[in-house]
Amino acid sequence: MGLGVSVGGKQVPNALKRFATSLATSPEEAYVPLRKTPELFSSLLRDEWLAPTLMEVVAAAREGKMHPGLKKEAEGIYSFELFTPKFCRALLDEVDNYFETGLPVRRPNSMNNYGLIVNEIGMKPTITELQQSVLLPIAKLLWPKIGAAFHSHHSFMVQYRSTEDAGLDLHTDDSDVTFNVCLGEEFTGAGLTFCGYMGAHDHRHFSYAYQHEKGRAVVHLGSRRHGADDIQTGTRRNLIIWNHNMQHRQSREYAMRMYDYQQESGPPDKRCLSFTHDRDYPLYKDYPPGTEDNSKRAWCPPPAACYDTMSDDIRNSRTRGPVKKKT
Ligand SMILES: O=C(O)CCC(=O)C(=O)O
Ligand SMILES: [Fe+2]
Repeated sequence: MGLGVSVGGKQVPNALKRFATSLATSPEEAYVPLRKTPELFSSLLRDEWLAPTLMEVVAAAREGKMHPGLKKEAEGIYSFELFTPKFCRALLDEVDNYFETGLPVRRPNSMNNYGLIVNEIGMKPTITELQQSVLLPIAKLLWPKIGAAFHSHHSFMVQYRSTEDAGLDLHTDDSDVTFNVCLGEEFTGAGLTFCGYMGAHDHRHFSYAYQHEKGRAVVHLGSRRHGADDIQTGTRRNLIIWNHNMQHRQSREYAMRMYDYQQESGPPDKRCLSFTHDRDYPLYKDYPPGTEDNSKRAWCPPPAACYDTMSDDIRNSRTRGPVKKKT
């Protein structure tokens, strides 16, 4: 960083930045005077930022209808145009501007070293507005029970580069319904691999390969196993919105999900294996360098859910106990 940070194209001296920061009680507050595009913090519902077909998709969803703009990619996986390229650029520039300030950055989860929780830079209210007016009607149409209401969200940006985090191991989200929108930039590789639902007999069987497109959101249940394939070239950055439905989380179905775990119907597909979660990973693949210790914390499949041909060594190996989702 040089003499100061750029705010709205103007240089703000470090002394001013230090002064604002000293008055603030949180990084979010300290960032208020340093914002690059203040509109991102007042409302995202602007014509120049929303894809032209979005409001038609939402209006149809409110009437219980599937608009052609809402594409079924595969069972339980849908996509639609959400943001314009202009919005994608504005959000990426905002995140970069935040990084430049040197204010503290909390990473979105244990598996991600370069992203940022956008709720924590002040975007929580505008994402809540987007959630309630755009995402919720779509989720309600697709999953009438799990998507019936959203009470909170965890929203963050993920970033992949071949020299940094190249991909993301297979996992489920601590989310009831996940919206994942690609902000760019240019890249090859970095697709999204989908497998089955946690606790289903085909949890670790391949189901779909999704290719991200700038501005387009893919939506799925958090309980669906998925992971980001390694990026080959360029940078991919996505905005991820994990939506929580507290009524669903208090339901009997949710409480019973680990007891209702089905036996796996056969060995896993290699592309659905997780080096973080799977006890049988080393039977099929070598651990990526530095991740060998994961075997101690792996839990999947739980002993009662092992496929018939699972070796006794692995079947009887210790698990780390109850299943925890990615945090
Ligand atoms: O990079 C992606 O598209 C997926 C990211 C993801 O699944 C997550 O952060 O939970
Ligand atoms: Fe995820």
